[in-house]
Amino acid sequence: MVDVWQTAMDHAVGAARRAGQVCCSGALIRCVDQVVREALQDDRKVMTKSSSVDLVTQTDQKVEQLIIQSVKEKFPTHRFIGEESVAAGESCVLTDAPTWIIDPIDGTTNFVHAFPFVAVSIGFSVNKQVEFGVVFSCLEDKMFTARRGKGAFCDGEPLQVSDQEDIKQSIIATEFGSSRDPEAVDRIFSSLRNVLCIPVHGVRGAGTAAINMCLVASGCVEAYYEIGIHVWDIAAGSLIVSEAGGVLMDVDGKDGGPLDLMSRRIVAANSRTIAERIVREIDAFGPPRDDEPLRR
Ligand SMILES: O=P(O)(O)O[C@H]1[C@H](O)[C@@H](O)[C@H](O)[C@@H](O)[C@@H]1O
Ligand SMILES: [Mg+2]
Ligand SMILES: [Mg+2]
Repeated sequence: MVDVWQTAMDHAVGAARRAGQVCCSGALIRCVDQVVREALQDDRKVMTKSSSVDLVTQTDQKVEQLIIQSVKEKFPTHRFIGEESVAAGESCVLTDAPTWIIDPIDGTTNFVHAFPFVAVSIGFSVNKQVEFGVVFSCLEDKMFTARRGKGAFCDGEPLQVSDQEDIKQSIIATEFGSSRDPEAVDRIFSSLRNVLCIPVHGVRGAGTAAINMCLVASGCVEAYYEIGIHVWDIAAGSLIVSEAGGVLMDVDGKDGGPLDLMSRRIVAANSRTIAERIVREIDAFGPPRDDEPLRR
């Protein structure tokens, strides 16, 4: 049978690697070279989006345009949902059409502060189902990939989630997100307190949703949850987790409900037992959906 999306996936891997080189040369320069750092004053200009801590740089915008242009040349009929294009006013609606869902720099705050976890994330959906996901963790130089039904890989090596079923023997990843609304922060802290006091062995966060999900897929942490993320943060990572044997859910009711890429809420875990326990412990508030027209 013809593997219709393999060419698109090969293109995504190449685009992610090229994009990662652009981000990471910037990030490494920030770490090591004060002189170049000053010379790059313009490139380092940090702007804000939905809040004063929701950061964006010219590199985010440049990398997204590089990826979109290269895809358009090869697949002119495909659609896009790109983080920085949506910030610039493009619509954020997932249709049945082949759609590239792009986070040019996942972990922009890390990037700005030279905290060394930054990823390029490219998901590709058809009929609203993710067909492949590519996450390039550029400072670690690790390429995570997954095709629906064909497994998940890191640099070509198969990935498998942890087999730990006891949440008390687990590490859970999460993030605080970019809202500083005191009510939302209280809810995030109350969830965090509940999870920590299960008790779990530890709580971690890499500062990028995509890498947190690759950590679940690699078996380094048992689960990752977050409320407030966007479709571009999780499209690629969600397939990498499920193809590594993990489970994905929303945070509704007792069993979470099926993952909804637009709901801005996710639990990604090694097992249903651990995912459902997290759902029971967290405060399931609902930020405005990604496809809600008046969210900005
Ligand atoms: O760096 P971003 O692409 O903006 O993604 C971030 C997101 O903004 C933040 O809310 C999450 O907590 C992080 O995990 C994302 O990766
Ligand atoms: Mg992101
Ligand atoms: Mg981003």
